[in-house]
Amino acid sequence: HSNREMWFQEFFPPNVCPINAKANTFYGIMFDAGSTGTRIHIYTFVQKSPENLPEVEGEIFESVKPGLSAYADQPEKGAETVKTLLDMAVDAVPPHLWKKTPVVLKATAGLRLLSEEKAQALLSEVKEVFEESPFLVPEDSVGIMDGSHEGILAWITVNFLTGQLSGQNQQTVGILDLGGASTQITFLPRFEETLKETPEDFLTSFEMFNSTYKLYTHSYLGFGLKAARLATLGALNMEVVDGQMFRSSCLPKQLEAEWHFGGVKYQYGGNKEGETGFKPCYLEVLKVVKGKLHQPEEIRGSSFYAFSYYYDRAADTNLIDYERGGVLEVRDFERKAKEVCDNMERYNSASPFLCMDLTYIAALLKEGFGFRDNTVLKLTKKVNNIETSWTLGATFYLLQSLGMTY
Ligand SMILES: O=c1[nH]cnc2c1ncn2[C@@H]1O[C@H](COP(=O)(O)OP(=O)(O)O)[C@@H](O)[C@H]1O
Ligand SMILES: [Ca+2]
Repeated sequence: HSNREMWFQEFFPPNVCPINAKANTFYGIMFDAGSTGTRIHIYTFVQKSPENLPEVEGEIFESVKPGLSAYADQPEKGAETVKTLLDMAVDAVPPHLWKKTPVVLKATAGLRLLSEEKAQALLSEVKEVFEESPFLVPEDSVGIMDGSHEGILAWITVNFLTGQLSGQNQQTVGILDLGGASTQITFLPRFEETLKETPEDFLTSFEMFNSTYKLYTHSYLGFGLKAARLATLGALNMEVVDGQMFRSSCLPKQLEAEWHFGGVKYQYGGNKEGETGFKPCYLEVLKVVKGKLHQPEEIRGSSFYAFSYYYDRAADTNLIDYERGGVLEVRDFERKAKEVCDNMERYNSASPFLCMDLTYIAALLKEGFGFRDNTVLKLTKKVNNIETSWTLGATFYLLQSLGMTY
């Protein structure tokens, strides 16, 4: 403490000492209104100097299920779930910083799939909850996020957390996100060829931390894990008639059950008389993905970070450790899919969709995106104890637009 500005430290007890009030500490609250759940991320940042990137000092994370889209016909009830989560932020953020702490909610594919009218009703109820809170409510604080931003912001998060956005010699990593209703792929192309071969709307320039990145990104609506279940069953975007049964060779033969998604009830079951198992299941799933996705040549050999349902299903089947994650090859998902689909009785205590989910993941990676069998996937839930979600990137972007970071 040789700095002469700190002479006063000796005169104050440590907790009220002005230097410990940390004028450079600030907070940001970001809601992720996903198709399967709503989550709050309360971040604490410290910016030590204008030359350095802000540091994430901590994150408080909480979630509720189901997501807002399940309240399509009860928007007020949906907004109440947001209120419950926001109350946590009231406790977490020091009162003198409430007015300087922005709160934002971005909805993803669940709300994209609802009618404009129902989605807007939900969002305006949420906006009211925000306005009644003590926090800073920026313009556009509640809305549906563009699919391309979802990928870009997750890419920012992962590359920030792995230290690739600062300093020289940046070796950025690509990311794969598999949600309930949509899926994203994002990477920084290294070859001129990739830029030439890629349709314009898959490329987005993005400025963050004083650098501009031209990223390849795309969000495929209806290709999230749960939407893919419906597509495989032939029930996606169908007017469901009461009593209608959707059957698949990817489900246990004797199964008959019902399932709610996006406010609609579906009845589904196994192929009572027909085939079940990996082979027929793969063919069924293939119809959902084959020829539907753009396949950039460049990704075949590179490794990717993968999270959300890629992580969850790999952890459910012990391909990776639930806490620590792990490193896999694309072929590991196919191997596990075979094991589960060809022994469905043995896995009947797990989700009845386990075979379908794993088979879909294998097909999406291989036939959808065109990855090789030996493409390496790094499965991570957290990096340095911070969730690998687009929400951190979105919070940086927000703070930058409010002039709160450099
Ligand atoms: O903060 C997070 N950290 C890690 N995983 C998350 C987080 N938020 C959501 N997920 C994962 O996202 C998946 C659900 O997708 P979501 O509900 O966001 O659908 P959507 O992206 O299609 O709207 C689940 O695998 C869930 O574990
Ligand atoms: Ca998501």
